[in-house]
Amino acid sequence: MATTTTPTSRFLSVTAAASPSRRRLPLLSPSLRLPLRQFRRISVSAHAAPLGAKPTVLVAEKLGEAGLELLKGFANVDCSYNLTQEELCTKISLCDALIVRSGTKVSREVFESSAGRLRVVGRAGVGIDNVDLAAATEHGCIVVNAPTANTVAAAEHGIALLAAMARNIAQADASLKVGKWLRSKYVGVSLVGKTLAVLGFGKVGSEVARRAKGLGMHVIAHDPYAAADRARAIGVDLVTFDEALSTADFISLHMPLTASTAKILNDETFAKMKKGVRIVNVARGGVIDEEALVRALDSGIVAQAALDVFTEEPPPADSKLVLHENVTVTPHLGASTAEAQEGVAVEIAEAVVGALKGELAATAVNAPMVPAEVLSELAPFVILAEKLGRLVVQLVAGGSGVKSVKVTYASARAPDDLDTRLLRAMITKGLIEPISSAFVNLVNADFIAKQRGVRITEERILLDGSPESPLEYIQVQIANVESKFASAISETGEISVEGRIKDGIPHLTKVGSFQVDVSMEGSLILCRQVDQPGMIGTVGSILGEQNINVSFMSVGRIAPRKQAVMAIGVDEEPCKESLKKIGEIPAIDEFVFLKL
Ligand SMILES: NC(=O)c1ccc[n+]([C@@H]2O[C@H](COP(=O)([O-])OP(=O)(O)OC[C@H]3O[C@@H](n4cnc5c(N)ncnc54)[C@H](O)[C@@H]3O)[C@@H](O)[C@H]2O)c1
Ligand SMILES: O=C(O)[C@H](O)COP(=O)(O)O
Repeated sequence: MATTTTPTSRFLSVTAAASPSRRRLPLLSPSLRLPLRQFRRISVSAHAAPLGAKPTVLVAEKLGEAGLELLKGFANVDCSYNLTQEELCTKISLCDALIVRSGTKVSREVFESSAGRLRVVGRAGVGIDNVDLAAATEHGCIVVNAPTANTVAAAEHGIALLAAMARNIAQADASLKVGKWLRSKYVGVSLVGKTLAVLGFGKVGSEVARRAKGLGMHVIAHDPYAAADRARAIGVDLVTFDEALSTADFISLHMPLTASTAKILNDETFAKMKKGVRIVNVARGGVIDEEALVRALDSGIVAQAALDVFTEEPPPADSKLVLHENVTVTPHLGASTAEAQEGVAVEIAEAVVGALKGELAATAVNAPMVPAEVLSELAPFVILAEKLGRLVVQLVAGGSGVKSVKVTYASARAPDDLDTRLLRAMITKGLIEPISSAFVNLVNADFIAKQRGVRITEERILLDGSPESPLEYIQVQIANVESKFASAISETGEISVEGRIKDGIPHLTKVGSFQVDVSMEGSLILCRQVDQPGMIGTVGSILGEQNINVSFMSVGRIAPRKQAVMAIGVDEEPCKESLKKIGEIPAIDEFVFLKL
């Protein structure tokens, strides 16, 4: 048996948006969602929907009919467009989900105003830069997007702008419509044989690259996280940022707007470009320093630009950039095809409905994406994890304060083969919910643990044998606390509980140093006693007097006639009097009642 210890700072960020690691995870289709009802919110909202009532979904921007129909089959749908921030904040407290496109700022204020009711934000599109992800995560609100349905539309728009810019289509069209016939003014440039640098080789970027290859362009790409073989497969060379800038005749932007891509094209980077370069932007306006672009256009470094997106949308009427004669503009139309909008609407409606049902959406951007097969395998352990967390925290003596929790996973699987994020989140939920008004889910578990100063470390025990089951047992220990049930303290001084899955059901198999075996259902009475005949009967008859159904009993003893721990499963909570009577049985040294 070998022991591997993971690093102690396990407060992994669950904010996966736009991070390289998120990209490397397999893209899951919307159908790959599994029920994880354990994550269903225990609402603390002042405005919670009445139990059993349909949830309310606020659709704040126009959404395709097919998506609306899908939503209406499950929820009350309120389509209210063009809300001011104030109106949105007022409405949101009565909504369980919100669906937006890029035109609505889902700010911290929106989450705060929801008073805990908002459970899901659906972004009907890709870019989530208009949603305050940190605030969503802190409020345990899952953010889902529709990452695939508008890819082709955006790529086609990029290519349309590229060609329109190169051949002055927009300018020539406008001049002809005012009666001019300017054939020599609008001589364009050819695309064939020119070098196009695609910055951001993700979904849209690679589709643009594929299409540009078809136009006879030489395509290079820069993307710090893209795989070279994926680029090579479509005949694209991955190059450094500086190489892309200095060799390109055309540059097309396709990265998300993040802190590191904001104003990535600026005075300094324009200065590195070939004189006469042409720029297309269908990503986000904020990736370009727009004032610097105007300067680069005026100086001739940039011959032309074609822009679908702007730092401020809509841009000011007197925007020098928009009015520049060498600039072609569209009002954020990249995703606006009939086909893409229907696809996006369905994609987001499915994700939002799934998330409202408590399922884990494959397109969640602020929760770990866990492949479906992993989810289904871990399902019983997810329940076990929460119950162990819930049980162990009830063993802590009042006033002790839980600061340091160690979770040990014993498995024959190699550490890389066991994704413990779900389990850690559920243990956190079990630990924190009984002692606070917070609700914890996969989205906010790490945040809440950190906020409450609970440090959760994880350790792996690598077992020999066949790794058919993902886990053999889970042990949860709380250090530096006193216990209201002293027998729960292990030889090493922590409160310790251990559980396994037997026939698909979570079982408590160890408390402190005592082996027990009770299924973790209903509630539990733990008694430490002197091992002697008649104890089970004595306790059973006290409970029987109060008509409490005993579901199981198990005795774990150190040695015959020595100390033993008896675990009694009960379907109902015994009254104080019955518990007192149990405590008064002479052979019982201590006992505790625990709700699972
Ligand atoms: N105009 C529109 O209507 C429209 C439509 C769809 C998408 N978009 C925007 O297009 C962009 C790309 O969308 P996508 O679906 O292809 O996303 P994606 O996540 O598939 O691809 C983004 C790529 O950018 C890369 N990247 C991140 N930082 C980078 C950096 N510093 N330099 C170079 N590359 C970097 C990532 O590794 C990733 O491969 C997003 O900003 C999205 O919001 C706009
Ligand atoms: O990020 C996106 O998906 C696009 O920018 C589309 O935005 P829209 O939904 O506002 O058209």
